[in-house]
Amino acid sequence: MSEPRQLDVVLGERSYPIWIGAGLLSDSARWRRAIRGRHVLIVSNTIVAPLYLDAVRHGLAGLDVVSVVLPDGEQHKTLAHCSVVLDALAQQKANRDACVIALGGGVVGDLAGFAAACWMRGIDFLQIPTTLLAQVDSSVGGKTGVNLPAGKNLVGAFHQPRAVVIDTDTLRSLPAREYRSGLAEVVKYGAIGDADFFAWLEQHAAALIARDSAAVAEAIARSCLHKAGVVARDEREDGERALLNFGHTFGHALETASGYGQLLHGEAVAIGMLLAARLSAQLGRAPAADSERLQALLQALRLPVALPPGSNAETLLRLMYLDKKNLSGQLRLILWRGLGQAEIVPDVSDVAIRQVLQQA
Ligand SMILES: NC(=O)c1ccc[n+]([C@@H]2O[C@H](COP(=O)([O-])OP(=O)(O)OC[C@H]3O[C@@H](n4cnc5c(N)ncnc54)[C@H](O)[C@@H]3O)[C@@H](O)[C@H]2O)c1
Ligand SMILES: O=C(O)C(=O)C[C@@H](O)[C@H](O)[C@H](O)COP(=O)(O)O
Ligand SMILES: [Zn+2]
Repeated sequence: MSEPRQLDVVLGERSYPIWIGAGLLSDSARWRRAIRGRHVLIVSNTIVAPLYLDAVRHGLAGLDVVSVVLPDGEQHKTLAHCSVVLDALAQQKANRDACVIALGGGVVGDLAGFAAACWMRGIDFLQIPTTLLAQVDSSVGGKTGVNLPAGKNLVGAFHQPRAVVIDTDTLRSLPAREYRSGLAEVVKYGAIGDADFFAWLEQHAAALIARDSAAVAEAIARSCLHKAGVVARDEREDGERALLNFGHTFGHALETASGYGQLLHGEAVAIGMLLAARLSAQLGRAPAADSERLQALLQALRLPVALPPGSNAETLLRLMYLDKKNLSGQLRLILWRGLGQAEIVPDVSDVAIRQVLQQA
């Protein structure tokens, strides 16, 4: 195994490493050091546990290790399943120096991280992300939480992990649709703040679709570097971090409208980014040619670019009013001035939003 790449999320005493490399699951000597106490609770799901739980448990020999295997899917990212994890910590008699390990995609990571934030008002947790989306986005930055039927991630906490262990070998078992969903969040980093990276993605779209290992490793590292920088500058989303929500006001509304079952998160974000780009053009804030470039890249990466059949503009608009970025009942959208230049825009009219939704 070659030496992994290390990036750091710099947050003073709560700074932590992100290790990226092939075969890291079996390099437990490296990541086990992040665990301070005796009690370890691994949270995974019915798909990931049979694939990788043994490897992780093997690295924890000598500790008191318990695992919770949740049902698979976004519809299970609920308070009820968070409660299952908390009950398991209680049964384990986990102390304040216990560590929760999130082994899985973003659903497991968000939920397990939130349980760690709640147990005894906050214990350590370690992210071992096994989807591309979780490796490039959700495992980094400490946004944890669960959904309510009313909306995405409406209950949660900022709680940073102790370390992020990205074993790129785990992507080998990831279904193609899930892999492509992760690429949407990769595109987001280029779209919001790095036109050079966007151009690199355009040039490497075929390699990424073919899962060329060098291209995938580069995309993961550049994404994590971008996210780590934003989180270090604005951990709690008082400003710049909101730009990471490009496409998400529309995207979360789409996910909620479908009951968290129809579109994957990255697919909803892909459609949402395009809607945000088109809305920016319609408002005269950005060149329409940049929306077309975004659409072409998303299509090259085989991501959806149109609303699912049966989508209702009024329902989506209503759901957008529960977005966490809104203030005093007013929408705050992330729009752009063009490639690499996202911005927070507070005063977009419902009429303009309806128009972009009805044309999609
Ligand atoms: N906290 C954040 O900053 C943040 C950022 C982006 C997304 N999210 C959240 O992340 C979630 C989406 O994450 P996701 O796309 O990873 O979805 P997911 O966790 O549902 O995983 C996708 C699917 O892949 C399976 N899977 C996971 N790893 C696998 C592997 N190696 N091999 C085979 N199958 C595997 C899962 O069981 C699931 O069926 C959403 O809830 C979203 O809101 C959070
Ligand atoms: O880390 C962030 O900040 C993000 O916004 C990353 C998003 O990709 C992610 O989907 C996040 O969970 C959305 O956060 P939310 O605050 O809109 O729920
Ligand atoms: Zn996202």
